[in-house]
Amino acid sequence: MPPQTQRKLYKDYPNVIEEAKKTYRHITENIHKEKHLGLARADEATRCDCSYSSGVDEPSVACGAGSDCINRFLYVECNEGECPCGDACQNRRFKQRSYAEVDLICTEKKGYGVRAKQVIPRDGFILEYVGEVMSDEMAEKRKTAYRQEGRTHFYFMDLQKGEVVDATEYGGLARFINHSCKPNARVDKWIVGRQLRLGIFADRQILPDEEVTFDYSAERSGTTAQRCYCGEDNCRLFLGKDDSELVLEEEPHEMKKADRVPYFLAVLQLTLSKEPKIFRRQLRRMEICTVTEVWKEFVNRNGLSMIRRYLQHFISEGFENDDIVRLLKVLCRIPVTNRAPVVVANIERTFEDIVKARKHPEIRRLIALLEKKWKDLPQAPLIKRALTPATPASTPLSNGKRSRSTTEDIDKPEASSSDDLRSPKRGRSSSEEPQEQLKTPESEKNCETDSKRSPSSSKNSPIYKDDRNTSLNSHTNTSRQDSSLLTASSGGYRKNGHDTSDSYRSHRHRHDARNPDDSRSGYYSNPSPSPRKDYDVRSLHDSWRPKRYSPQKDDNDRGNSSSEANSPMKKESERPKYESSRDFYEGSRSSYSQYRSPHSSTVDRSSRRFDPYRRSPPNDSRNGVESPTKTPPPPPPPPPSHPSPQSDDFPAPQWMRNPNWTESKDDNGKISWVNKFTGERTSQKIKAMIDTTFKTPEGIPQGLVNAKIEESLYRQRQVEEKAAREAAEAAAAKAAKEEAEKAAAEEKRAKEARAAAEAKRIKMARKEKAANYEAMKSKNVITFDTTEAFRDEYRKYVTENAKKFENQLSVELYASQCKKCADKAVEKELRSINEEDKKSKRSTQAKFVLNDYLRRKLSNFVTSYFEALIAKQSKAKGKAKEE
Ligand SMILES: C[S@@+](CC[C@H](N)C(=O)[O-])C[C@H]1O[C@@H](n2cnc3c(N)ncnc32)[C@H](O)[C@@H]1O
Repeated sequence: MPPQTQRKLYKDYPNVIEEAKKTYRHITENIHKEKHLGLARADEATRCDCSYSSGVDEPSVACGAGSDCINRFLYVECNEGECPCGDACQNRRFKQRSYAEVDLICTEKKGYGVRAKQVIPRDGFILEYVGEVMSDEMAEKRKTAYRQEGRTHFYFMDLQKGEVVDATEYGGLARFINHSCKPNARVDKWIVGRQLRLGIFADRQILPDEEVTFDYSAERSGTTAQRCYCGEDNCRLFLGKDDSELVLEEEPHEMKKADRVPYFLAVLQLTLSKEPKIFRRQLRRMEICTVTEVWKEFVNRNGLSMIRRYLQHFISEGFENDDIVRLLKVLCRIPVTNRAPVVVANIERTFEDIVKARKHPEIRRLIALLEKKWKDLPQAPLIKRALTPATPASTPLSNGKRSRSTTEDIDKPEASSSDDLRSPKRGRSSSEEPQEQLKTPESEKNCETDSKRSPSSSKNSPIYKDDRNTSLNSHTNTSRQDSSLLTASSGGYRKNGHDTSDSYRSHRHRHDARNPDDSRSGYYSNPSPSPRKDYDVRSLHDSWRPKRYSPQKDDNDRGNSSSEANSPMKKESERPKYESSRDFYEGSRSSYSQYRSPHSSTVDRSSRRFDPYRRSPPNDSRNGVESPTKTPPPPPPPPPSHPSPQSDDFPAPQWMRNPNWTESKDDNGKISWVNKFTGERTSQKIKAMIDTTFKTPEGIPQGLVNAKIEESLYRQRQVEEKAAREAAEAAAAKAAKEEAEKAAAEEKRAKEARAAAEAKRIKMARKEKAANYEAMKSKNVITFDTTEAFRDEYRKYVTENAKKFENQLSVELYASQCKKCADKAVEKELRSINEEDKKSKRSTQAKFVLNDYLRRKLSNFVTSYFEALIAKQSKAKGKAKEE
């Protein structure tokens, strides 16, 4: 439990419950829009095994928090009348509305909120979240309508798959519970009767005057991303589910500026094979993009190669034909004006693979169209490599220790540039390098021509120049990456027909690093406001995405452009080289895993860790690029211009660093670095250095990419852990349920056996009773002859009425031992004899089976009966005589 001092108490806020209640209609139970909605899909309550003796047991024994109540354990409420604990049952909190005492307050930024008015123990039931239960479709329609109405607060909560509780119009007090990234309550789903219901339960002890909050991310149905004002230190900045989903629901904006292209490509690269949803969004952006400048930039930045990778991925990953068709249609729209980018991307080779793999007619038609369109494009001429010496200003690390020109950086083997690393002849002088051999007089001439041009104007992009042949050669060490693209790529392409897009990239990266004024990178030239404070795939690349801020960074950090000039980031020789997006991603992963266990000595980290000096093994064997050696060469010593990895005066501006790493001081004042997602801790700043020094092929600081990767891995891990936890919980619940079912079945069997034994016993008892009775009967049978009892009268009477009583009626009466019953039976029997007599006018002879008492009793009856009878007869006779 966190110390109480850390908890914010809303003591002085007035209770606004009456005011708030005017904003909706208060209900106490869910309203089901359709009959079938809100029904639990699991079994209902079984009779639990709890037992409770009032005055003897603790009250909680009666299905309370401490009990072993199987229903409670399974989040099922006990049914009234079934629970063995009867009225004492404590597992009927929804039914009995056993809510905690709360009231409402008006918060500063979140609207109304719920405030506890009592101590609520951990796991205590606070409120039920009631509202209208509806299908997803209906909820979606409502969301759209609410958005259009301009509502700011949303009240949707997922109930179960395809069903949502909407508390907007109808609801309870729980609808006012706000979100927090560090909540004190949670939402649990309970089965009550046949229904599924949502309850808010305390996740920890809640004090009076604390605001009750839960985490919307798990429970609430998405609307649009809303800024979170929970104010917690771990605040995720937005409400609701993973905001990627929220944002992705909307139509993306058209990309209108060429300087967004690097971000755009970086997203594609990062998400290849990882996040198809984001890819489809990017695809959509490509589909709607109509700005020629953007497409030019896309092609210049080897976007075709990126498309090739996606196409390859689609074939191998068994994607829908539809994705391929869409991508091919985008390709058809891309304004390619010469073959260089097509060849560099080696995309036609991929077309062959697609045609082999997919028989889809539209795919084939589009590919044929593209092949035809690109076949006749002008060829790009060879361009020599730029060797113009760099001015000191152009080298970011010109601190005297290591002031090499960019060209030296490119050519000098020790510099570990990507070309050097790639070349089997590592260590050769620049004049020996293959690219140098591609020099032609024409390309040299063009190079001279182009060196006079403006270095970064996109109009000078060689591919789009009308004067293509000359512009293609534009290249100096200060020229922008577009030119280097063609320098490297056309060289590779002409030389051996291989895909040289990687070498192209390597060159381009160097340019990225060397050109602090390259406005397109967005990270070097203009740290404020364009550099984002935190790196997120979406925020980095897409202008539509709401900007996130990182609390660790401040404006000073952000604007620290002066330190950029000396930033080791600009040293390209340490920058990681990636052969493909996969390498790129995994390289980053490695760097992540390197820091997972920085102190582990048992792991051979050299094989796993991200090594910025490492030569990336080419992995696209189809492109014919083979790795010259299987094992990468040992890393060259770190450049002297860098601060020592252990040094604490790391000069990189804060905003460039991986924002996940924050500084913390131990008791001795020693500074260490802690990763907020991975929890790793390191006293060295090499991590931050690597992060800030290296850039991805698209010119994004590696640290920021790592940050995103760490974050996504962290989130992925969280999801996996949650899934594992849920699976374990589900398994435990299942096992418990099975156990309970087994126990119930056993109980049922035992009950049946007991019932059968009881039935047998009763049968035996009856049999015995019957036998006893027979015995008793044989002992007690007497024949009570009425003629004997009242011989004279009877004879007389019979003689007088001989005709009437000619038939003898014999009645056998069995009477029990019970006096009352016997009286009744005898009475009844006599009555019926009387009736019979009246009806048939027959003589009566009663035969009785009697005990002593009845014998006496009956004789009295019979006597009185016959007396009455005779009296009646004689009276009737007298009357007749008189007449
Ligand atoms: C279920 S309602 C909560 C009650 C709401 N505050 C009201 O006044 O009705 C959810 C809405 O409250 C607001 N909200 C809740 N938690 C928030 C938070 N941490 N930061 C910002 N807004 C929040 C959002 O507008 C959200 O859509």
